[in-house]
Amino acid sequence: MLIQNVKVIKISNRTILFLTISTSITLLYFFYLFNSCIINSFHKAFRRNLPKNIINTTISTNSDEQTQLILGSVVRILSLTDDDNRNESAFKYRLVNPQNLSVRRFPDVLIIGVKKSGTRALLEFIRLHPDVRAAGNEIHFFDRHYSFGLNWYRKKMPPTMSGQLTMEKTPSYFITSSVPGRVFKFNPKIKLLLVVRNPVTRAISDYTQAFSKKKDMKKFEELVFVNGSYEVVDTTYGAIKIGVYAKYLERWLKYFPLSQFLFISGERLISDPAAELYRVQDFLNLKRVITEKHFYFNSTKGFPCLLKSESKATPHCLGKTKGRIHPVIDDQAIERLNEFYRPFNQKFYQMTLINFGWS
Ligand SMILES: Nc1ncnc2c1ncn2[C@@H]1O[C@H](COP(=O)(O)OS(=O)(=O)O)[C@@H](OP(=O)(O)O)[C@H]1O
Repeated sequence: MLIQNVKVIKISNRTILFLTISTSITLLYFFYLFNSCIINSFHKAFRRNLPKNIINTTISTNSDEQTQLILGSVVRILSLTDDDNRNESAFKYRLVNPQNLSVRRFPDVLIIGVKKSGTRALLEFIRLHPDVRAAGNEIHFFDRHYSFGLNWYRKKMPPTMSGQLTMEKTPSYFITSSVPGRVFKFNPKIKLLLVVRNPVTRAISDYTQAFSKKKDMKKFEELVFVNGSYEVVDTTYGAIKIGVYAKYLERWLKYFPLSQFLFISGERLISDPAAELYRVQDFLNLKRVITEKHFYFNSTKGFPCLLKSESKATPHCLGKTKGRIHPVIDDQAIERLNEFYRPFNQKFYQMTLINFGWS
């Protein structure tokens, strides 16, 4: 009887031990679940209370650009060059305060012209720089949409971080008489980029563009000269007028000193884009990030093209509307136009202190 009792007691001890262990495990498990729920909800509440753009920037990642939130600071990692260049200066790490998050700012730099001289190429090339952001389209604020007001203008700009330059290009600014004064009123310290090209080639390019839209146009020679002979140049024809660069520059120089301009050779932008881009980067006090490595010559297109850009990671050229095939123009007509522009070109060289080498 006694032995039986002892057995009973032994059995119940084991049971108690088993029960204690399993209860402890269950309790530990629930304690863990409870804690992770609390941590999770804190985390969610914290994220919900952050401004939207912080959350966006934390998730915006692609191969060339990553933005992460680290200890309350936004870290933006930018890269633009080839893999072998990643450890060099072009690969940027930037710590930014929350106040410096992307906002739309007014432009610090304008590409004011000249139409058909390579303004698109310049914009696409300079915006390879991580410290430059540009509006993609021509904004036409200072000529066509001035009455829309500055708020409208600012909203057309891309978001930038503090320290990045904002830029836009509208080639008609250069020739519109009201624009220099308006730009001066807007920002007397603004930097102005002007791409210029031999005015004869520029006129042919202008004509080619118009012809591509209206096939029944007269021949170039018929539009450029009065009475069908190559004697009198029709200076009322828009494509001819624009090439008298000195006249338009005079207007701008009434407001801005020469030091606020950079004159870029349209010819050199084609033959040696990196060299022109070094000049542009120096003028804008930017680190020389855009180099020969960004370009390759596309022999089919006959122009320099980009190995990669902000929008495309594969090699590509400017669009079909850039680098059109020009019609063949009579040599004598070309010679007469060169003669017509010569004094204006000389004056332009004197004003800019640069000899562009046009004939
Ligand atoms: N890399 C590259 N690729 C293609 N085209 C190039 C390039 N660099 C300069 N150009 C020259 O740019 C000319 C067009 O000038 P714009 O961009 O100023 O034209 S526009 O005023 O914006 O319409 C364009 O004129 P056309 O050749 O008559 O089409 C080109 O000669």
